[in-house]
Amino acid sequence: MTATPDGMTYADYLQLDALLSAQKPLSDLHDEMLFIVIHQTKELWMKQMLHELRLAISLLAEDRFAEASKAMARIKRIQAVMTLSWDVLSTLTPVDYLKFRDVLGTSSGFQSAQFREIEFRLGLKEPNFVSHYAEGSKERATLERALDEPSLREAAIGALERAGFDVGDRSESALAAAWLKIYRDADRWFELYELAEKLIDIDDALVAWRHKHVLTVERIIGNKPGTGGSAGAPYLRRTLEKRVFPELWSMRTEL
Ligand code: HEM
Ligand SMILES: N[C@@H](CC(=O)c1ccccc1NC=O)C(=O)O
Repeated sequence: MTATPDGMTYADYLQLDALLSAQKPLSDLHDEMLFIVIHQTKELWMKQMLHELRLAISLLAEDRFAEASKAMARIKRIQAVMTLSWDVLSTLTPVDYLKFRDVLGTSSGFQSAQFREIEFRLGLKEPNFVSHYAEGSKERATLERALDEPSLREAAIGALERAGFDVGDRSESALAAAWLKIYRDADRWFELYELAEKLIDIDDALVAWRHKHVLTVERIIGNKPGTGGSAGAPYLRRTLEKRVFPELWSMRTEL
């Protein structure tokens, strides 16, 4: 335990001076503050998500299902809050956004290293994204570590194997066959069955977040290209196809 400094206040403990002096609009337009605050709160929630994700992965590696489940339940609730917060941003009208969009230059959510780290740590490992960060930068080092370390997906496959399931070549069809056995005898394999439902909760919530993002983007900038250089909404719509656990989705057809 660390000692509490004498007379420590609320503002000291929460470092509010640093936190509340980090909102610096570049324009003098009222709505830019909302844009900054929404992004900063999402980065904070992503920080907490990564904290829980690392815990869930390490617990799963030791077959500590109940404890891992608690962390995954928290992740799902954080994702729900993040998805709901699009409704606050949707109050930004296209007219008001376009008044300050130019101050953003080529910066974009595409460059959010925490978002990419979440994708990697869930199991969506796309090494190409690492090249967007400067060599020697801390973001690049963090993402490289996330690529190397076991993801939630890999940890779940490990748990399946330890329980005696044949995961074959780890392809979607081999994994779907293993999960199918578990779902068909859910009482016998209750821990793994419950794990699978927690995993699909997180996958579901990630797609829901992406979906609200595309809708908000369409509502605010239509099909304009993005500041990050992509096609904009058409690019984002394609990311809705990404699934961390495609086998958990496809096995439902066979059940
Ligand atoms: C006015 C509001 C917003 C607009 C118009 C918008 C637009 C876009 C566009 C067009 C892209 C594609 C990349 C590009 O070419 O720029 C993108 C990517 C992205 N945005 Fe937003 N965005 C908005 C708000 C947000 C917020 C609040 C977040 C939350 C942190 C966010 C996170 C992201 C992420 C993580 C990506 C990368 C997605 C991926 O590659 O799968 N965006 N955004
Ligand atoms: N990509 C957005 C700009 C944008 O939304 C943005 C800009 C700077 C920091 C974060 C952003 N959020 C998500 O992409 C656009 O094309 O208008």
